[in-house]
Amino acid sequence: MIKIFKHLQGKDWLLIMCSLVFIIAQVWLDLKLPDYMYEITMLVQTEESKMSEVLVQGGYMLLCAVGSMIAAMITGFFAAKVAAGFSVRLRGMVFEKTMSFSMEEINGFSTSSLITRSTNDITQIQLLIATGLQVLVKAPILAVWAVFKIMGKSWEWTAATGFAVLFLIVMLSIIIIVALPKFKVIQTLTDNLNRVTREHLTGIRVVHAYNAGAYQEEKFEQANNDLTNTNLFTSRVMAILMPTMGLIMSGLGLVIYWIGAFLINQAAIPDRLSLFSEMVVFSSYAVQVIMAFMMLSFVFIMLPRASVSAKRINEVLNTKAKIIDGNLTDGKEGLSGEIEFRNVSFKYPDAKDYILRNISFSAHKGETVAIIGSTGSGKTSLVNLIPRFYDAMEGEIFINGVNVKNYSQEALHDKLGYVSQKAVLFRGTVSSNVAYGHNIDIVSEETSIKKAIEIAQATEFVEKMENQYEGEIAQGGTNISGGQKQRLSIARAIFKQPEIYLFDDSFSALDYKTDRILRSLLKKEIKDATTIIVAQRIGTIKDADRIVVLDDGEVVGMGTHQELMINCEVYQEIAYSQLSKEELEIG
Ligand SMILES: Nc1ncnc2c1ncn2[C@@H]1O[C@H](COP(=O)(O)OP(=O)(O)OP(=O)(O)O)[C@@H](O)[C@H]1O
Repeated sequence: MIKIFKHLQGKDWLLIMCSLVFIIAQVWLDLKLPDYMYEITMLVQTEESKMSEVLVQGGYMLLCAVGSMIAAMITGFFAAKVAAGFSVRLRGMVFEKTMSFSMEEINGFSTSSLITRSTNDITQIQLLIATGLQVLVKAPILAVWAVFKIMGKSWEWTAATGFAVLFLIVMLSIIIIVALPKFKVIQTLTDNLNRVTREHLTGIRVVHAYNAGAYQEEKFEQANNDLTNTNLFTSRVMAILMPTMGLIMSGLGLVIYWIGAFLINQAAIPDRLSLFSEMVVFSSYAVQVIMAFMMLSFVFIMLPRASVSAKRINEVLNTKAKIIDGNLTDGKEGLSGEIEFRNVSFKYPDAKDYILRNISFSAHKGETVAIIGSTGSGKTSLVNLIPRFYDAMEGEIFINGVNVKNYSQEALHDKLGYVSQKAVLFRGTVSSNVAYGHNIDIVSEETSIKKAIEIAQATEFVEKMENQYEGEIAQGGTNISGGQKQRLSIARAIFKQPEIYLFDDSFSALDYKTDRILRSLLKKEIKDATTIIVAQRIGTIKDADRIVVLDDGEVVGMGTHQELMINCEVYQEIAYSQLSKEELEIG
C-alpha cells in the first residue's frame, strides 16, 4: 500500500501538508466548543450573569463552528485535488506500462483484469485518498487531543470512557477479522464479472446463433451473484457497525450523566455547579473520542480493499516487460528487406513443448516467401517472432543483418507492415484506420490513402459508403464485412510503405478473384519490399519465390511450388487436397 504512494509528487505532498494544517485547525476549533459550553453552563447557573455574556460565549461557539466548517471544506478540496491528480497519473502510468507489455505479460494478467486494474482499482485508491486522507489524519489527532483534554478529570468518567473505547476496539477487530478476507476477494470477483461480460458481448453473435443466451446468463449470474453476495456480506457486517457505535456513544453519555448524578449528589453544595459544568464538557469530549474511533473505522473499512487494489496496481507497474528494447535503429549498411531465421526454436511461456523447432530460412529484398502448413503447425507463431510479439527461445532472427532483439522496438516496427490473421479495426473513419498511428493531416495524405485502398481492392466498397473515405468505422469494424475489414487492414500496411510485409493468413477472407488481383497489384506496387505470406490456400502462394512448408513446428520442405510438388510429400498432400492434378499442372 505504502509503495503506491511513492508515486505522489512534490506538489501533492505540499497539498497534503496544507490539508494537515487545516485539519489541525479544524480539530482545535471542534475541541474549543466544549470550553465555551462550560462557560455558558456556568453563566446560566450564576444569578448575576448577564444575557450579553451568554451571547458573547455563544458567538464564539458559532465562530468556532463556522471556522471548523470552512477548514473542513478547504481540506476536502485539497484532498479531492490530490486524489484526482494522483489517479490520473496512476492511470497514465498503468496504460504506459501495458503498452510496453508483450503478449506474454498481457496474457498473464488477462485483458479484463488489466481493464479492472486501470479503472476500478485506481478508483479505490482515489476514494481512499479523497476521504481517508482527512479521516486518517483527523481521527488520531482528535482522539489524542480529546483524551488530553479530559485527562485529570474524574477517574470514574475516564474509566467509563476507557471501557467504551476498549469495547469499540474489540468490536472493530472482530468486524475487521470477519470482513477482511471478503474485502480481499472483491477485486478478483470484479475481474471475473468483467471477463464474463466482455466474453458475452464480444461473442454475442455466436451466443444468439447457438441459442446460448440462457447458458451465458447462467455464467453471468454466477459471477454476478458471487460479487453481489460478497458485497452483501461485507455491507451486512458493516451495517452492524453503525448502530453499535451509536449505542456505545449514547450509552457512554448515559453512563457519564449517571456517574455525574452520583458525584454531584456526593459533592458539597458549592462544588456542585462546577461539577455539573464539567460533566457537560466531559460528555462532549467523550463523544469526540468515540467520533474519532468511528472515523477510523471507516478507514479500516476502505483500507483493506484499497490495499488489495494498490497491490494489484503495483503488480502491473512492477512487472518487467520480458521484451527488452535494443538500441539500434538501422541494420547493416546497404541492406534492406533482408530477413533470416537461424535455427530458431520457440515455445509459449506456459507451454511444455516447443511449437517451433530449429527453423532456418531467409528472405531477400523484393522476394515473396510463403509459409504453409496444416492448422496448428506454427505459422502464426513463426510470424509473431519477427515483430517480437514473443521472443525466440533459441536461435536468432535477423533483419538487415541485425538481430531483431538489438533494434529499438519502434525502429523494428517501422520496418514492418503487419497484417494480422484476424483483422483489427479501430473506431474512427476509413482514412483514420488506413493512416492508423500516423500523426498526420489526413487531408494532405488523401492521395496515399486512396492509393493504398485501391491496391487493397477496397475502393469499390469504400466509395459506396456514406461519406466514403470519411465513412464511419465502428469499434472492431463491426459495421463492415469480414472481407472488407481484411482489405482495410491490408491497405493500412500498404499505406505505411514498409520494407517488409507480414501477411498472416490475411487473404483468407477474400474471394479467389480479389485474392489474385490484390496479389498481382501488390507484386507490381511493392516490388522492392520483402513479403512474408502465411496462407492456407495453395493458390495464394503458388507464385512465391520460396515456400516454407511447416509440419508440427518443423520445416519439412522449402523451395518453389514446382520443386515442392516433386520433393515434398506434405506440400503435395496440401496441394492435391485443394486443386486437381490438372489445375496444378496448368499452374
Ligand atoms: N498464446 C498461446 N499460448 C499457448 N499456446 C499457443 C498460443 N497460441 C497458439 N498456441 C499453440 O501453438 C500452436 C501453433 O499455433 P499457431 O497459431 O502458430 O498455428 P497456425 O499454423 O498459425 O494455425 P492456423 O493455421 O490455424 O492459424 C498450436 O498448437 C496452438 O495450440
